[in-house]
Amino acid sequence: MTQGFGDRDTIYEDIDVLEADVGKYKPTDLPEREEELDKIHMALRPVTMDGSPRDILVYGPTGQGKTAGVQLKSEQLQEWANQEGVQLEVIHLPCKGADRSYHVLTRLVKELREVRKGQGVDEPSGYQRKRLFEMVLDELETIGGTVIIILDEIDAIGEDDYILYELSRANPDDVKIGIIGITNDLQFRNNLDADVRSSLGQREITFNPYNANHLQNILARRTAQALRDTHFEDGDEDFTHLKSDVLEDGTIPLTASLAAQETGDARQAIELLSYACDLADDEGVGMVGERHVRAAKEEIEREALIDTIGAETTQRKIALLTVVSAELNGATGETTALHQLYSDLCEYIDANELKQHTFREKLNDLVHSNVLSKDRHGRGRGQGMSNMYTLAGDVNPDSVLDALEDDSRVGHIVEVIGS
Ligand SMILES: Nc1ncnc2c1ncn2[C@@H]1O[C@H](COP(=O)(O)OP(=O)(O)OP(=O)(O)O)[C@@H](O)[C@H]1O
Repeated sequence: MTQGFGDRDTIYEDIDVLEADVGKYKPTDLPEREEELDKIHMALRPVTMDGSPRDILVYGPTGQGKTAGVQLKSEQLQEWANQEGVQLEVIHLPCKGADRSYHVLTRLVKELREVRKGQGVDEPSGYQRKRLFEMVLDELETIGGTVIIILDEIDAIGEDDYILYELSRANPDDVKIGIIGITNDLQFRNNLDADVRSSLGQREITFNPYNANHLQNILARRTAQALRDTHFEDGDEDFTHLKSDVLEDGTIPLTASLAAQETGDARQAIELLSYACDLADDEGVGMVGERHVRAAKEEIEREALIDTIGAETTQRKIALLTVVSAELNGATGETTALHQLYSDLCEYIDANELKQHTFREKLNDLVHSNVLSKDRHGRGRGQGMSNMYTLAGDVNPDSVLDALEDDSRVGHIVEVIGS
């Protein structure tokens, strides 16, 4: 019988604090980003002097606190404005999924209209972008005061930087506007139109990757709020002052070092620890240890792999299956041998069979997705070179088979290969 909800004691005091999504939990303090926050502060401060905020471009790899930092500073400014009775609106516009300036403009019109009319306004459709931009200006002038527009993940617009160009030159009446662009795409930043760069990029704030110490302290602060019997001693909120009855000593250091080894991404570190805590809580052991962190890492990687493979085409899935099969049977991963096996599998499931050179392209696509590794090696004296394909270092063959099993056609042959 499965356990009932609420049957068991929990290690959590406030489980949502271990949510990595900035929409679900907002840290009130980012001490690792003091310098960067000071720069954002400096760019926003003119608002307190009845001046215009400076435009800024916030740049840095993923999970470095860019959004959290910009949100924190803009909320502080909003608090000041509310206290002082100053008219200030902060619009946070996630641009993910908006593949052109056009889509960002329609979203922006909607958001600005919602400032006046409340939630539920539709995005305008069927207008030219020039007209949409005029709508943006009209709305800004109607709102008045100061409007700060945060364009998060602005790289989504690709090479079409029309909106940034127009916004950075706009001079609407009776309203001061400030643009904060956030991106983790270095190429996007470098490709911006020269005028846009000289405006937005003049105040560029870079968030460099966290190291393991930073991540330990970030995780310590999160756990002190999220877990029971976990708190700081002597008033210092860093890892060395953390005391916990539910965390083994090595749990946070291991989580931080695994995340630091990869990209220094705080989101990844928080997600890993949160998963480890869930595993321990589910087991009902009352203590989160290194084994939970390792198990969580394996599970997160397995899920990511299943997503990657699930999104592949049938032909790539069959190609992948040939490599797994070769590995499980101790056979060679050389292209010709794999192609022979591929032909048999295609016949078995009645799939269209590709010639060897096209089949090799499918294998190379899988190398690009980091599912396979490729090695060139000599066939023997005077016989030229050949490619050898294997599963990439951290890819587990059983997880690959699990992922392939979900495919309605390829799934039929997985059983045969795996047995
Ligand atoms: N210094 C910090 N202290 C506490 N939490 C942090 C810190 N830096 C980042 N975080 C947390 O890490 C997660 C990711 O942060 P955030 O979304 O701000 O990163 P980002 O740089 O904007 O990433 P992306 O480019 O992927 O959007 C969030 O949960 C955030 O609260």
